[in-house]
Formats: sequence, C-alpha cells, structure tokens
Amino acid sequence: MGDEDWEAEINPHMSSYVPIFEKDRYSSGENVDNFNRTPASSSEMDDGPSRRDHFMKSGFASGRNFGNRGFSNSRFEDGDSSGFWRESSNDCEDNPTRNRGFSKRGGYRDGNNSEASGPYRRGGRGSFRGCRGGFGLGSPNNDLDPDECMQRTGGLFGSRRPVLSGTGNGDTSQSRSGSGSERGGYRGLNEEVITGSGKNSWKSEAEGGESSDTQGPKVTYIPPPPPEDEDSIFAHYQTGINFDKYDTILVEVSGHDAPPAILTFEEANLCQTLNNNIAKAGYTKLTPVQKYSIPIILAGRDLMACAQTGSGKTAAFLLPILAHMMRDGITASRFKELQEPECIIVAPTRELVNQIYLEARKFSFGTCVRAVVIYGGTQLGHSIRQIVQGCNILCATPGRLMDIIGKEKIGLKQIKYLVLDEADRMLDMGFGPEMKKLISCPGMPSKEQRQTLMFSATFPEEIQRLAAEFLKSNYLFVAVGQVGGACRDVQQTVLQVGQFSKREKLVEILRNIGDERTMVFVETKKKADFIATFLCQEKISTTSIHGDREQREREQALGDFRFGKCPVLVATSVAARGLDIENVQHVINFDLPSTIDEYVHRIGRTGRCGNTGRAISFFDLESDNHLAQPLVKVLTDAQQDVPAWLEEIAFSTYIPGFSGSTRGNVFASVDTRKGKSTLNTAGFSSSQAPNPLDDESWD
Ligand SMILES: Nc1ncnc2c1ncn2[C@@H]1O[C@H](COP(=O)(O)OP(=O)(O)OP(=O)(O)O)[C@@H](O)[C@H]1O
Repeated sequence: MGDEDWEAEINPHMSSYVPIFEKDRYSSGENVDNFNRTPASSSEMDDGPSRRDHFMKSGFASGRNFGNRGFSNSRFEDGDSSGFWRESSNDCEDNPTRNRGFSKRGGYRDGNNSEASGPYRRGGRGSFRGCRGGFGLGSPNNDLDPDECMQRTGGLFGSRRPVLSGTGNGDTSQSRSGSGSERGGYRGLNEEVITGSGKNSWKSEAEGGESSDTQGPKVTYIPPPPPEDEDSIFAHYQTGINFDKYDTILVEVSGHDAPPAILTFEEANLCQTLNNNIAKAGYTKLTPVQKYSIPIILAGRDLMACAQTGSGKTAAFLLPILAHMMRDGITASRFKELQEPECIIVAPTRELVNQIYLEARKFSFGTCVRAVVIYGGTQLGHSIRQIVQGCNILCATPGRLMDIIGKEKIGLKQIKYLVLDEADRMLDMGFGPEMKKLISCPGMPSKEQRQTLMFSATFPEEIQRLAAEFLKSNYLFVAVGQVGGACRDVQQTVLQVGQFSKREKLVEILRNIGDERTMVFVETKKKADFIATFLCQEKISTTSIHGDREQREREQALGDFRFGKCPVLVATSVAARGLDIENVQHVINFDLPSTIDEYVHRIGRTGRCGNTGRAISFFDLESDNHLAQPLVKVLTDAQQDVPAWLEEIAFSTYIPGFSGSTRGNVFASVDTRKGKSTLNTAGFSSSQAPNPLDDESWD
C-alpha cells in the first residue's frame, strides 16, 4: 500500500482533528604492525518562511491537520517534561515474564499466546495521546512522487555528489527549500538532513539558515534547563544481566605502541572527584571499549573506536578527556564574549548531542569544568547566552556549531580534543564537508596539535579512509567485536511482510507487547505521522519523532516516550543513532532502512548496557531484497536464527562483485590500514544505498 492509499484510508477519520498552534511561538520575531586480539577481560531552524506558513500555503489549514501530537497536553510543559532528562527514580520494568508474544528466536507468535495480557491492553489504559493534531495530508500534490524524489536525490542532495568534494551548501539550500515547497510540509533548515544512505545536508545559520532575517521569523524555542539536583544529574538505569558477558567479546587494537588496557576504574588513576562521579553514576566495572579507549586517550593518542551499540562509548571518551582537563588545570568558566573551549564534541542529531552533554555534566559534576550544549531548532540567542557564561566542553550539532563559530562566540585556539561521535555519520557525504570546514577553521589547531577521537558502532571502510585525514597517522584503532556488528543482546526476528499487511501486523504485535516501550522505525517523515496517527486510531498510545517536527515537539515526544506516557514511539532514522532510553524493550522496523549500518544502529536502541531487547523487522520482498545478504551476515554474526527464505533471497541476489570490492563493504572487520578485510560481505555501505526515498528520513 503506498502512501496515497493510506491517505485515502486515514483522511476520512482524521478530518475532525484540528491542529493546535501556539500563537506566541511565532509572535517574535599506513602502517600497522601491532595487532592484539584479546578477550576484553584480559587485560531547524528558523523555520525559514515559518513552518506555519508552509502549512497554510500547502493545505494544512482548514481541517488538513499536521502532526501527530503524541501527548495529551497541547502546551509544552517546561521543566522536567523535556525528553532529554532522565527520571531520577529507577522505574525499570525489565520483567522477563512480560516478554510475551514471541517465540524464542523463530519469530513472532501471535496474539493467542497464553502469556499475553489481553489484546487491548494499551487501549485499555484509556490513553489516546496522539492525534491531537490529526494527520496533515497537505495537498495531494505536495509529496514527492518517487520520480521527483529521485530527481531531488540525484540532482540536489549530496548523495550523488563526489565525496567530500563540494562545499555543499548551495545545493543544500536549494534542495531544502525546494522540497519544502514541493511537499507542502515544513522542511526545517537545520543541520540534520541526513539520509539513511549517508546523504545529508545542512544549512548553517551563517549562510542564510536559522539566523537569516530573510528567512522568516527566528526560532524562539528555548529548551527547558535540565534539573539541577544531584539525584537527577546522576539518575541512571541498571546494567542488565548480560553486562558481564561483555568481557568475553574479542577486542582488536591496531596501530603502533598501544598502551595496555586497564581492567578497573582504579587503574585509570582518575582524580577523586571523577571517581566519586563514576560511583554516583552507578558504574562499577568498565565495559570493553572503556578498558581499551581510556588508557589510549590518557596516553594522548588519537583514536578510532568501534564498539557495539549501548556499550558505553560516551564515557569512554568523556572520562579521559575530563581526567586530562583536571590534570592540566583549566581556566574556570567566566563570562566572556568569546569563549575558547578545550573540547568540542560533535554528533549528528540534536537529541544525541544533548544526551552527550548530560553525560558530560554528570561526570564533570563538582569540578570547574563547564559543559555547554548547542543545537539547531532552538533560539540562537539562547545558545549564545549559554556559551558566553563559560565553556570548556562544547557539545554541538554541526550546523549550530558552525554558526556560532561564524558569529565569533567560539574561538578554536585552545581546542585540545575534538570528538566525533557517530563518526561514520559525521564523515560521510552529508556532514563530511562541514567537518572538513571545521578542522580548517582559523585557529583550529592542526591534527598534530590536537587529539582527535572518533567513536561509532559502525565504520564502513571507505569512511575509515576519509577519517584518516582528521587523525594523526599513528592513530590507534579499537574494534570491540565485529565492526558494524549488531549487539548480541538484541534478539532479532525478520518477518516477511508485504506493504499491504504491515499495519495489521504492527497492531497485532503491539497488542501482544502490551505496555513495553517500543520504537517503530519507518523510512519517511510522512509515514511516521501516518503510522503514529493510525496507531492512535487503534487506541495504542503513540507519539512520533522526525525532522519535520519542531524541536519543542521532538523533545516533548521523547519525554512522553521516556517517561512512559506513550509507550510507542514512531521514528525515522533521526532517532536511530545514539539515543539511550531506559527500558526500550522492542524495536520494530516497520520499514527496513536502506543500509545495514542503519539497521544495526536502529536495533541498538534496545538491548543496551547488558539488558536484553527484541527487534522485529518487516521484510518486504518488493523493496528490501538488496538487504538480504548483509542482513543474513548480521544475523549470523550475532548468533541469531536466519529464516530459510531470507537465506534464499540472499543467495539469489548475491552479487559477487560486491564482496571485497571497492564498492564498499558492509563491515570493516579490521582497521582498514591493515588492508582489505576478509570478513566482508556483499551489500551496500552507508554511502551507497539505492533507496532515494531515504532522503526524507533525516531532516
Ligand atoms: N561502565 C559502565 N557501567 C554501567 N553503566 C554504563 C557503563 N558505561 C556506560 N554505561 C551506561 O550504558 C548506557 C549506554 O552507554 P552509551 O550511550 O555511552 O552507549 P554507546 O556505546 O555510545 O551506544 P550507541 O552506539 O547506541 O551510541 C548509558 O546509560 C551509560 O550510562
């Protein structure tokens, strides 16, 4: 069933929903010799012409409503309702007896399962938080048809541009504004236009984006400050039953003179304040990526680290950076028009960068290190006010970072640490050009003078090669387990479900799941709204997050999901990476992503930190066959059952030329400096996916 069919089906039901706009919001204006393989245990901006204008012009007025509002209140609640903050109380519901409706490995069992708590359990809660705004269909001509989409991807988006060759912003601008009007919906001018295939673009404020007066009213959203009390700062969830199994994962370190891994936090020799914070955060034992990365960073080495989702990469870079800052002494924060931070951490999405900031704030608690976060979709003045008060660690999305640098609020001379989280995404065709600009900004210390750290769960070979440009030649490479492999704590099931049956299957599964927190991934923003609305109609309490929602709405949606108001979050790939939400027990790929890397990140929203989780993916024979081979590899590597039908497709679609070819491999099993990896499998790497519709997912 295509989007249009859904429109026809949903539209009659939705006409009674009227969007509630908040008036005041718009009123104001070479060389690897060493190779150790050891078990770990051993050792949007202003919305351009305003978003509302777009809505009105394109048919969102008069009963054509936009945006599933997955929450009951029409107003954003300041304070702790923000999606970023963690509840201080530990409401872990990780109860194995509630894991119902699934056979152990072989797939989904249907609703007659005796353990099921009743098919209408969600509805029975009486919750119907979504759909306040109904679903806006825009005018029928507003959405791109596949051809237009193809054109747009081919002609405008970075995907078809030579890698890292252009400045990118010219076409970015074109593509964004063009598509915005074409589609009739809002396309924010933020920095998060990324596609599942590694294509993205962003437009900096300095170049006519967020801060441009010509683009319409400025974004006025000021995110609520996070709670300041110690309990909230140190709120965390419990490690899971498989946390200790991390020790058995093989770790590869390559590069010259790697310092030995540490086994305990004590061996890291951190200062007392940091040790106290680590204890308050509930960390008692290092994860493998921490065991290896912490001493490497403490030794001053550049690092590219790849470790499975949810295995503690954030602390792996934050702790040693903070330790260095404490050791070297930093200038205590004080008001200055131009701040010169010692550390910049960039990540691809707003929610992720905020999460990293909260971790930085937690670990720097009680020190004079001040962490600041800035990201698009929020008032620029607010970002500036945060910065001028003092800034040692700046956590930023690329667009906002470049804007702030352009406004001379941030000087780069003192930068000692540059961290790229989700580094493969930060270096691909989308953000790569901007990262290049960042390292060539006036004042930015050369790579010899700074320490550059890159972390991700996936690291395609061609991106590793690009990364070398940012790193000292003697950088170390840490691979925990299979690079690009899925977390083994996630039980993966792939079901053959045709487009026409997906919704029915989704409802069936969600009813069996009950109240357990579930993320449902779809490929386009439009579909995210369709599906969220549809689920609300089915009385399944649902909210949604995607790049067409305002930042305020995104944060609200995340908060409603995090705090259990809405146990189902429908998301595009904008939520695929990095988000660490307690108790997400299920991930459903309603649509499979176009790349296997994206799949690995998406399912990694569950099964974190030793907890178990489940992922169910709908495989559509019409559109997903290109994923069969890499999917079989991911399932096999994670010791999951592989359905016979999937193996058959993988076999029948096998393209020998892909394996080990320069067209890109799914996995770099090793540091690319060691030569061609031998464990690659055919498939598409993140920059090569063939699905043009992806372009919708990340912006
Ligand atoms: N040593 C530890 N002990 C206990 N909890 C930890 C430890 N290290 C990290 N955690 C917790 O594990 C969770 C996952 O960590 P984090 O978000 O850093 O994972 P990640 O590897 O960056 O995942 P992703 O690849 O999805 O970005 C967080 O809640 C974090 O606080």
